[in-house]
Amino acid sequence: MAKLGIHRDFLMEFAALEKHVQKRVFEVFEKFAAATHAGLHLEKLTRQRDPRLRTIRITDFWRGVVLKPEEGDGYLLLKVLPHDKANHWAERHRASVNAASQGIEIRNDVGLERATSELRAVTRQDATRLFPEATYPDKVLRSLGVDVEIIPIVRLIPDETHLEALHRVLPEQQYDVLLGLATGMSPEEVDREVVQVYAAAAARDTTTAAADPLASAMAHARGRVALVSGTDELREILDRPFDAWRVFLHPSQYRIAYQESYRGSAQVTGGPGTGKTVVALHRALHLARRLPADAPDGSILLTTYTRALAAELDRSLGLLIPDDRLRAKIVVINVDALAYDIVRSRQGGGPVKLVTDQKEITARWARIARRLGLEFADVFLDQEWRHVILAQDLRTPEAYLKASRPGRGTALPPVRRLQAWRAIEAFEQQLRQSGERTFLQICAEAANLLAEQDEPRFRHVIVDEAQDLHPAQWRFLRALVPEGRDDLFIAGDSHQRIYGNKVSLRSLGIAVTGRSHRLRINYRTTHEILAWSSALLTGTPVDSADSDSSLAGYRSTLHGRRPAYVHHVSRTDEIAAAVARITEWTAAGVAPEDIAVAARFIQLGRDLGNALERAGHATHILGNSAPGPGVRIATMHRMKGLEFRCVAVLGVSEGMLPMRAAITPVDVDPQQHQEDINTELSLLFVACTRAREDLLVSCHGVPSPFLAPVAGDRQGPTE
Ligand SMILES: Nc1ncnc2c1ncn2[C@@H]1O[C@H](COP(=O)(O)OP(=O)(O)OP(=O)(O)O)[C@@H](O)[C@H]1O
Repeated sequence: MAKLGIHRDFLMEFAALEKHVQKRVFEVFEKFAAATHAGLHLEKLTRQRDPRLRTIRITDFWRGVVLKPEEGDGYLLLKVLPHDKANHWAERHRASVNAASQGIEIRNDVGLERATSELRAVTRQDATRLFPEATYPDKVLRSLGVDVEIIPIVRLIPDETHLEALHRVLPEQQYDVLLGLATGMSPEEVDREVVQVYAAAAARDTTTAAADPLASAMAHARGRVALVSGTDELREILDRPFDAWRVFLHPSQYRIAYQESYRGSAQVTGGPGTGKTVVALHRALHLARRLPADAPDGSILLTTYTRALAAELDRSLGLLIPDDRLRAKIVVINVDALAYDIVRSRQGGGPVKLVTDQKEITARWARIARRLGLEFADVFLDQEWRHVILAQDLRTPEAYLKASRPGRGTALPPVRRLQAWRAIEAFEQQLRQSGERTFLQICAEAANLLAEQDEPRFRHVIVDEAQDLHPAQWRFLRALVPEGRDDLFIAGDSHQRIYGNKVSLRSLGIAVTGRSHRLRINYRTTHEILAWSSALLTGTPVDSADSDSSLAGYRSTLHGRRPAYVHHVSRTDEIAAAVARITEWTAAGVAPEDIAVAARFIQLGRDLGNALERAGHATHILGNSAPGPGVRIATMHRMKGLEFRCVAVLGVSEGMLPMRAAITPVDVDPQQHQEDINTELSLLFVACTRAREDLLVSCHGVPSPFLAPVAGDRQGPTE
């Protein structure tokens, strides 16, 4: 049977085609997959650089570009474009094999020639160079797979901005190598982090050794080429072209997800949109495939912080694993819900009474402090309970007296500790008497139950959005799986911590040293949105951050409009302007479900929703139920883990963000005060980085201090 490969670009272009054209594409390429390619008419072009590139008719208007290596019966589907563009593309490009990784590379020869002469014209002889020969001799570059044709252009590049401009024409792996060097990695690091990663991902796919390097290299390009085993698989891939993440993992993602086995717990970190969730899903698939034949259903747990995120993981897992039998090996449920189920079944299945209202909890602390005549602020006691007592599972006053209190900003001498302990005892006793528990107590209780039973529930546990979990939740997770190979796989990003839980995994018996990997390529957000949002976090004005595509090591391959930051005099003006912008988005063809509005308080979202409805837009407030049609409206917290083509973040005004009530007064605990501010800032960062293509951030009255780093961008009246 013919070997058929699909290039990632092909799938992207296919996704944008009308349905009837997609159908034709499938019919044409089905013949390759079914090995009936004999009758296919592959056309050669007259002026092409690479005779192995052919085009094929799809309709009168559309043509495909196919790479046909000279040897073997492999075909690689590279592009699907309008007739003239397809020919033009095929004339300008060439396939080659990377000397260092043996992976296939598609290069734009004409683009490279043009870029070389442009660079010669704009850069003076004596200008500084990013890759001077004295620092990076040819030999070093060649050993990293930068080939002799590319080296002359590399020598001309003056700075990172120009390097980034070459992204479209340079072969991808060579670009990644150069970017690594430009961002300060040593050649040895680049070899380890880039070249070996590409090479390792490629090596696994080697099925046959062919004499023609290109024929075997076709199988050596994971992340860009997917090999198809037959018509069914072709259909399976083409049926969901938007979900390219199922098929094309970047080598750096693949290496983490499909590492055969880790000696213990492993971790994947990375900025927003780098594919941590994608990697966690693929890890689940990998571990499910590796289970022994007699492993029962539900042997693997895939879990996360909230119920809504778990529902999203469940949906994605269904897309990744169509095989029901394999899918059944994995349970998807959020941490609290699983702990609740365990405690509940221990109680004989009856409901467990929960206290979840934070206001009510704080009021109880206040009453207790008053009753006992203790001079503690209600929030102080609540935080002491959560961040010290529950975090360290302290059960006696003696243990509390001895405990260190990391993260707490006020000293508590023994007398004061004993006073605090009295309040804590009274609080817990009150809960016991009314038969109530908080979710953290449920997790602690579930962990204890599991320890008593000494019977771990799962073989493997995979945790997404891990940065938000509390130590009590970690202890529960630890107890769910026996310590050993591939026990816990943890995905998270500390910059997106929005629930104020800071954890030392090691102190909880979870060691990931030597098994922690960082992802750096953002697949979701444009460079402009990422740069702008990162400026908020780092406090570096956006213009100085902008020229640096690495942004503390992260980069985005996508480009688009710079985010709009608009300041309004009144709330009414702000709402009217947001309605106008959302109307523009829908008029430009963005589906309402691909637009989201985020606000710190849902009331502002509701008011905007009403204004949108009056303007004729359907809206839907995101909650726990399955979403209906319309523009999505949500709190910033609810935006976590989601993504949309266009996002409007509203009400970024002083007093609203940071939200006053969420900030511990500085005199109660200065350290907690700062932590709370950081958490609110992360919340804004999370909301902004949900946008794939366009971002609007607005405020009314006095802007939030968080917007200071982007003040130069502000549109609208100044105070
Ligand atoms: N290899 C890939 N190919 C195509 N798309 C990808 C790939 N990896 C990730 N994506 C896409 O990028 C987007 C972000 O991925 P994902 O949600 O896994 O990132 P994340 O790191 O978990 O993000 P966040 O931390 O912001 O929630 C998704 O749309 C995902 O489908």
